[in-house]
Amino acid sequence: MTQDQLKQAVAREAIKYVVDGEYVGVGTGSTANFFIDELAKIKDRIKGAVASSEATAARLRSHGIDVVELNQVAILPVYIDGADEITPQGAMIKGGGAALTREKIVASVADKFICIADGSKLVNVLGKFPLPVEVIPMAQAVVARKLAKLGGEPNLRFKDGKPLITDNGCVIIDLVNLKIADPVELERQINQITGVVTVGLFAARGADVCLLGNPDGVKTLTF
Ligand SMILES: O=C(CO)[C@H](O)[C@H](O)COP(=O)(O)O
Repeated sequence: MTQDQLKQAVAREAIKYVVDGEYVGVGTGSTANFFIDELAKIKDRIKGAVASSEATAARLRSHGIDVVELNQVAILPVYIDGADEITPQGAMIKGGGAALTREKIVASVADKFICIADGSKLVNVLGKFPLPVEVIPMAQAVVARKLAKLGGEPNLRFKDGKPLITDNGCVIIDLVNLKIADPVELERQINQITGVVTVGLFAARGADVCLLGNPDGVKTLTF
């Protein structure tokens, strides 16, 4: 099976977690895109969706799914999204698609975070994937110096030869060469740095369920 087929399999499985007559929170990235395509098939069963990025909102709308602002929603039974890495305890690195802040906000409202990922994303220790940190542009240099003191190497993320600008008008610093022994503590420490908007560690509030796509089927991890 190809990686895309594994992503499609978990996206299909995730439909089982969508609650009829309610809104669904939708993540960002290639796996989330497969989920959106599946969601389109049952769009008449849901009230609509809350998107974690402009790209996701556009894809949802292209399928005729109603997209509402998070501010209009009080109850969100599930948030469904991919991950760049996930541990057997449900802690994740997210933000490879630069949508970490809105992802964390929408996830914080949801009763359940359902992570959908192909099996290659499961790791015992987080940190092989660069850890994204969204930063207010004027604080980029000072935040980078402080992040370096935590042990990683900070790299400003570029796109098309220019610093990548997020949906929130911020920049991303990717921390490489970091072995994350204690994800909850590192999330706390990075959150303390003035100028940091969001760190792509989802550990204090990790996934509740992970649907992991493997060639022999979809494995469900519950945390
Ligand atoms: O956090 C994310 C975007 O900000 C994505 O969920 C993460 O990068 C995984 O993406 P993909 O499903 O394409 O592997």
